[in-house]
Order: sequence, then structure tokens, then C-alpha cells
Amino acid sequence: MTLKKTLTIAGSDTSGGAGMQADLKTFQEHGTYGMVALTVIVTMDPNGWTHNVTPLPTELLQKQIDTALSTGIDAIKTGMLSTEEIIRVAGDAIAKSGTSNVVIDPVMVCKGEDEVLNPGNTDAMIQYLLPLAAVTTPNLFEAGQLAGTGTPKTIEEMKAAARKIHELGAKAVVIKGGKALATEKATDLFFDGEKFYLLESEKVASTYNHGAGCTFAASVTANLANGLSVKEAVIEAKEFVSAAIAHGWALNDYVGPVMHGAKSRFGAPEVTVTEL
Ligand SMILES: Nc1ncnc2c1ncn2[C@@H]1O[C@H](COP(=O)(O)OP(=O)(O)O)[C@@H](O)[C@H]1O
Ligand SMILES: Cc1ncc(COP(=O)(O)O)c(C=O)c1O
Ligand SMILES: [Mg+2]
Repeated sequence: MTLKKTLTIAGSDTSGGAGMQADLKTFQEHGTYGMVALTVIVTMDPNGWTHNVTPLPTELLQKQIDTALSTGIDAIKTGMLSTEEIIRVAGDAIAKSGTSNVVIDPVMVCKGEDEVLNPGNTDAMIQYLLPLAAVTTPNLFEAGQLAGTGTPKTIEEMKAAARKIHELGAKAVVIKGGKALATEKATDLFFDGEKFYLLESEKVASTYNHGAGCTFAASVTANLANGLSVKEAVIEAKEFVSAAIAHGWALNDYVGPVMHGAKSRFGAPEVTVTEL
């Protein structure tokens, strides 16, 4: 039996909830074969859990990407790419590979951390990554940075940002309203380049959602590898991450990761899809 091959170009979250750890667990849950090209290693201060981001040399990243791509990859996801050079190396390699199932998760900040990764990265993401995206999955802050509109606060502002990001080259856009948007439900906006849809699930009253964004984007990636359409892929990803958040748990006093395997064990909360 052969498996669909999924590659994440992402950072290591040593605490295991986000980053390539989330991606591999999520790929496994979706029945795909996961591979990693590691960009950075994130460690946490045991007293206070401040994050520390250490980039790896780009020559080493290039070798990892070459290794993975030589096997014939069905879908690629990008996660934390902390420098402009890493973004360029990743973008050039994806472009050369000719892979069309590309999910760009434009990670700029870790939840719970105030510090934004190198702000110059936004321009590099726009130049090297967005034009490759079958779908990109910014949270509200990231959408505002990419679109140049400032952080959207309403569905109308999310629509304007999604249009802008689509114009920058992403074929489809999901803006994750998540917990931050002042709506009753956990609301994401999906723009397929023509139509807008709201994806909604119950908002979980919990702070145990570390890794939610990575888990969502990795689900989309695995779904594309498995042959789903972009719309089907994002709807299933919303179910998958909603279940993972509903079963989030306390790793220690500082962080609560999602439970990546929750959907297959406990089922998923209902997701409603409304065309706008
Ligand atoms: N408290 C919550 N309850 C339900 N869904 C949530 C909650 N927080 C985030 N989500 C969902 O998790 C996914 C990831 O969103 P978000 O946490 O905003 O991303 P990121 O981790 O990149 O900041 C989205 O589908 C969002 O709607
Ligand atoms: C390596 C890495 N990638 C990505 C993220 C972003 O995680 P989230 O899914 O919560 O947006 C983090 C956050 O800690 C991280 O450490
Ligand atoms: Mg994120």
C-alpha cells in the first residue's frame, strides 16, 4: 500500500502542540505520510515559558527540502519561517517543485507571545509565498499584516482583507476569526476567489488552544493530498480543529495544547457553512 506524501516546512515546537509536531500528528490522523524540513527550533524557558526561536542554517534547510521533494510530494505546508532568507529558500524550492497543493500558513506570532517575528518577513511572504498558495490560512493579525489593512474586526473587514490577499496571488484564503473575533461562534471566512463562505463552530471557552492554527493548516494540506477540493479540505479541517480544541488540555501551568487526535476518538462538533 502506498500513502499520500505530505511535507511540512516548519519549525519545531519543543512543547509538542504546534509547529511540525502538530503537523506530523495531524498528517498521521489523516492517513498521510508526513515529512519535515525543519526551519527553526522553538524552546521555552521552564520558568515563565517565554519562547526562544533559533533558526537553522539555510543550507541545511535546502538539503532537507531537496531530500523530501525527491520522493515526490503530494502536498506541502509552510509554517514558521522566521527570517526573510528562510522564506525565500522555501518559496524558491516550492516553486521549482511544481507542486500545486500548497498551503501557506503565514505564521507571524505565537499565541500568548506578544513579540511578532521579524516584521520584514511580511514583504518576503508576499513576494515568495502567497503566489504559490492553493490556500493561505492567516489569523486576524496576520491577515491584516498581509493585506496592509490593519487587523480586521468585522466580517466585512475580513472580506476586504481576503480580497486583497487573493489579489496578491493566493488562489484561496481562509481568515481565522477564532476566539479573537467578537462573534458568538468561532467564525472563519473562506474565500475561494469568487465566493465567500462563513465556517462556524461552537466557541470553546478554554485557553487550551495552543497549536490550533498549525493543526488547521496541516489538516487542509493532508486533505488536499488525499484528493479533496479546497472547499472540502477547509471544511473538514475546521471539524478536525474544533474537535482538537474541544479536547484541549493542560500540559503544565503555562500551556494547553489541542488534542490532535480528538476527532477520530470523540467525533467532531458541528460545523456550519454559509455562503455570503
Ligand atoms: N476557542 C475556540 N473555540 C473554537 N474554535 C476556535 C477557538 N479558538 C480558535 N478556534 C479555531 O481554531 C482555528 C485556528 O484559529 P486560531 O487559533 O485563530 O489560529 P492561530 O493559532 O493561527 O492564531 C480556527 O478554525 C479557529 O476558528
Ligand atoms: C514552531 C512553531 N510554529 C508555529 C507556531 C504557531 O502556533 P499556532 O498553531 O498556535 O498558531 C508556534 C507557536 O508556538 C511554534 O512554536
Ligand atoms: Mg498560527
